Amino acid sequence: MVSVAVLGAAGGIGQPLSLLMKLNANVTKLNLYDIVNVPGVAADISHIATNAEVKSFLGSGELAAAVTGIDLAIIPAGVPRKPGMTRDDLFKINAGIVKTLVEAIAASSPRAFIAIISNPVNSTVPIAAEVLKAKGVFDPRRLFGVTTLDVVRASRFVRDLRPGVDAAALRVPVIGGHSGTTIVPLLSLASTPIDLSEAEVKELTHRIQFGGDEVVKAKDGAGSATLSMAHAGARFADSLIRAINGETVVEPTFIALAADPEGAEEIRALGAGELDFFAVPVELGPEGVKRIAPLGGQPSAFEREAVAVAAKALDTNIATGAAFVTGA
Ligand SMILES: NC(=O)C1=CN([C@@H]2O[C@H](COP(=O)(O)OP(=O)(O)OC[C@H]3O[C@@H](n4cnc5c(N)ncnc54)[C@H](O)[C@@H]3O)[C@@H](O)[C@H]2O)C=CC1
Ligand SMILES: O=C([O-])CC(=O)C(=O)O
Repeated sequence: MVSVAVLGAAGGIGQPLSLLMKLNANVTKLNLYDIVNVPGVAADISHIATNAEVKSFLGSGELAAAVTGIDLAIIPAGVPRKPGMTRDDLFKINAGIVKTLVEAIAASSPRAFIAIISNPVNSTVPIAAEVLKAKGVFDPRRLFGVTTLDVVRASRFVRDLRPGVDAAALRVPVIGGHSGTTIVPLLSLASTPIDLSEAEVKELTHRIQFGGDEVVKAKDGAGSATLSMAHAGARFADSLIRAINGETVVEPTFIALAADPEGAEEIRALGAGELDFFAVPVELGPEGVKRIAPLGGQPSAFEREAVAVAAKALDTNIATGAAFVTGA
């Protein structure tokens, strides 16, 4: 019995994500918010014969109502990339959008889980944290950057190389952040051992890090990943919902490491150092982050090097996000 709001529900991700949330049997209330087109999306989805009650909220005047009484807010609001752009190029527009939306959640549903899809995730999550801190309601266990698409791609791309692998069952921990070289797949610690040459590990790692670019290029100006992202977002939301309902679920996600200082020690020693945020496999529970799950082995030398590269870029991305709110 979970109440969910999708903010940016009329967009390329928002529409299929809202559809998938309507099909989730544990969702009882589904609030769809956008600044355009959302009444039509909500009317359409509301006819699907599941028990979730769908409501439309259009424009900033209805934002507070959209995020009142919710357990989970999923945020895919904001502009996507065009060819030639990096995720950081989206900061100018998306930083302000995420700040406004999180301010509204902080005021109306301060204990809601917040799952941020809007890019650049490495900076929008720190923005959200600073907004929540300023309002005195920050609980690091309840704020998540959605990096599930990297995990989904890792499983699928392994199968492209090894057709015997079950892409749906294979889990590769992906840590770090969500852009280019900040994405660090730990192929050596996959749920089923994969026999890969050094060259294959390099090639696969690069493909997972830059998988988003493949879609941006193929869409040729019409945006970035939407359908695979809606699937990934719905999978992550379902993990949170199952956790709210008392199940223990493990998912990698970009979180404030303050959510579990003790559990963070392994990742800090691996190269995250003093960073405030990092994507790590997280054990989820009714209060959000239950603990940072152990990696379950020693990453390879190649992976440790990749973590060092990721940490450097993340440091800047995190500082840029925090400064947007604190002005520091
Ligand atoms: N975390 C991840 O793995 C991924 C993140 N993304 C990011 O997700 C975001 C959305 O992508 P798309 O759905 O393709 O874009 P889109 O442009 O199709 O949809 C965005 C929606 O946000 C709405 N919006 C804009 N300003 C808003 C505001 N102030 N309040 C509420 N809604 C607002 C727009 O009206 C639009 O309906 C982009 O920033 C993109 O980079 C995309 C793919 C993967
Ligand atoms: O590439 C983009 O801009 C969208 C995204 O985050 C992804 O597909 O991983």
